[in-house]
Parts: sequence; structure tokens; C-alpha cells
Amino acid sequence: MGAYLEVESAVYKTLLESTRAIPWKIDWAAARFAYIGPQIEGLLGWSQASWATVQDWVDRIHPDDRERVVQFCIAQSQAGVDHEADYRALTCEGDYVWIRDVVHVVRNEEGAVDSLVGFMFDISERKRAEERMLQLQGELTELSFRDGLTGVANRRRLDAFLDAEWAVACRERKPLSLVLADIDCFKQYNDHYGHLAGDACLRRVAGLLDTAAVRGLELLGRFGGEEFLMVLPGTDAAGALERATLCLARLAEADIPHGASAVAGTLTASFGVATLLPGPGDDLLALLETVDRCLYRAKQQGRNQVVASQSPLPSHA
Ligand SMILES: Nc1nc2c(ncn2[C@@H]2O[C@H](COP(=O)(O)OP(=O)(O)OP(=O)(O)O)[C@@H](O)[C@H]2O)c(=O)[nH]1
Repeated sequence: MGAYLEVESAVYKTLLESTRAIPWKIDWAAARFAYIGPQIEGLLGWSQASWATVQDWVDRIHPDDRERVVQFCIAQSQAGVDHEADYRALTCEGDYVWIRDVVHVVRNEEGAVDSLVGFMFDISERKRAEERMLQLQGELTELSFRDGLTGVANRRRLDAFLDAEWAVACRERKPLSLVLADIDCFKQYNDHYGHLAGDACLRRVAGLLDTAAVRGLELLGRFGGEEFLMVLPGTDAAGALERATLCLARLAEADIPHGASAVAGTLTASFGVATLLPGPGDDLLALLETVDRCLYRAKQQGRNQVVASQSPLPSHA
């Protein structure tokens, strides 16, 4: 019988030590490793003999994972609950490998914790795939908020940003300003230079407005075809007017030829500006309508100018 058991345990040992999972056993009272599979050396580089105490395990957990993992494993073990934990384990070369430790709590006849037995799995490959997936998801989210042609925020992002900033303005009693820019005679630009040149022109104007006028937590987005909206949270009417006037000047400085414009020999744009310190009964739609009306007036009055609500009309001729 003794010989039989010996053979049997040799078989189990061979089996355990030939798996990719690394078996281990911890004596709970002594807080010492009773056993760890020799595969550990292949994975982390530390010799089998170097895994003596629970502290050796703790010391080889990434500092950012250590407290979470150790507290969790101790609490689960004390409660007698089987558990698993993912963490980064230190290799003898100073790198980290993602490990999943699957732990079974063994109790003695009195029901107290006697030992912990478990397997360590190398899950680096899975973690890399997860991280890549998260990164791709982030990139996808980012792309879903970007206008494909110009690279600035798209309408969806603008709408979400507007809603959020409107809520902040209402709550904190802060002004919210909008600047709506529309390229002048853009149909003629397309007709004259071709649609692809029109696309390139839109990209250039978007970049120009973005660098000229958008700061900090503000946002420039493509509102429609050749219309761009600048959302300026916390900016008052004077500040918004100044910003639109700056855009007008930068566009003039850019000196982009427009051989078919009815306004000038170079590309120009018209700007509507509106500001509101939201009070009870105000709504965002009314602010958008106001800025749209101002833009319409700028077009009506000859284009290449800024029209702000309830402010003098700075003419740019
Ligand atoms: N190339 C290009 N053109 C676009 C794009 N989106 C809209 N447009 C063009 O923008 C032009 C807008 O024309 P209109 O609305 O008549 O405006 P406009 O010619 O600029 O006239 P005003 O705004 O009154 O000065 C149309 O010819 C559209 O085809 C785009 O993504 N690329």
C-alpha cells in the first residue's frame, strides 16, 4: 500500500510539474511555501528555493498591485473563500509578467484554514490583447468624435459638449459664448478650384480657426458643410467678439486665393457671435438661433465681417 501511494504521488508530481500552470502550496499558520512547482523558474527566473515565505511572494508583486492583491487574498483566505487574483509579478531581470493566481483554501478538521493551494497562470498574452483592445476602443471613440475631413470635433461631439457646457453655465451662473463661422462664397470656390481643393481649403480653415482662437477647455467643431462653431465656456460677450475678430484677421493674413469670390480676391468668412448668462427660462436652442441670426446678418451686410448679438457691428472691409 505504501509503495503504491509513493508511485501514485510521483505520478501526480510529474503531472503537476509538466503543466504550464505553476502549482504551489502555502502553510497558512507558518506563512511559508510548502511547495512551488519548478516551472516558476522558467517563468520569473527566481529559483524554486527562493520562494520560502509569503513575504517572498508579496515582495515580488508590482508595487501598484501589491496592496490590493495582498489585502484581497488575505481577506478571502481568512474567510475560507476560494478566490483568484490578477497581478504583475516581478522577474529576476526586473520586468513584470501578468499572473493569475487561482487559490483554493484547505481547511482542517476543525474548519480552520490549514493551507492554501493554487496555480499561477501566465496571462501576459491575454492582458496584452486586453490592453490593445482598450487602446483600440479609445481610438475608435476618439475617431467617432472627429470630423473625418478636417480633424476637428464633429457635430456629435459639438452637441454633447454644448449640452454639457450649457449645464455648467446654468449651474455656475457663468456666461457661454458661441462663435459661428461660415466661409464666404464657398460654392464658387468649389466651382472654381474643384471639390478636392475645396476639401483642402476646409482643412486649412479648420486648422487656422483652431490654432487662432481655441484655448484650454474650449472647442471648435464642424457644424455643417463649411460652417464651424466655436464654443467658449466662461467667455463674456467682449471676449467672444475679440476672438471672432481675431479669426477674421488671421484668415486675412493667411491670404488664401479665391479667384471667384464676390467679396475679395482672397478667402474670407463671416462670423456670428452670441453670449448668454443663462437664467431661468433660457434655453440652448435660443442661443444657437441667436448666433445663427447674427451670422445671417453678417452675410446680408456684405460678408467678411463679425456680427455679435447686442454689440456694435465691427465692419472689416
Ligand atoms: N469641397 C467641399 N465642399 C463642401 C463640403 N461641404 C459643403 N461643401 C460646399 O459648400 C458650399 C456651400 O454653399 P452655400 O451654402 O451656397 O454657401 P456659399 O457659397 O459659401 O455662400 P455664402 O455662405 O452665402 O457666402 C456648397 O457648394 C457645398 O457643396 C465639403 O465637405 N467639401
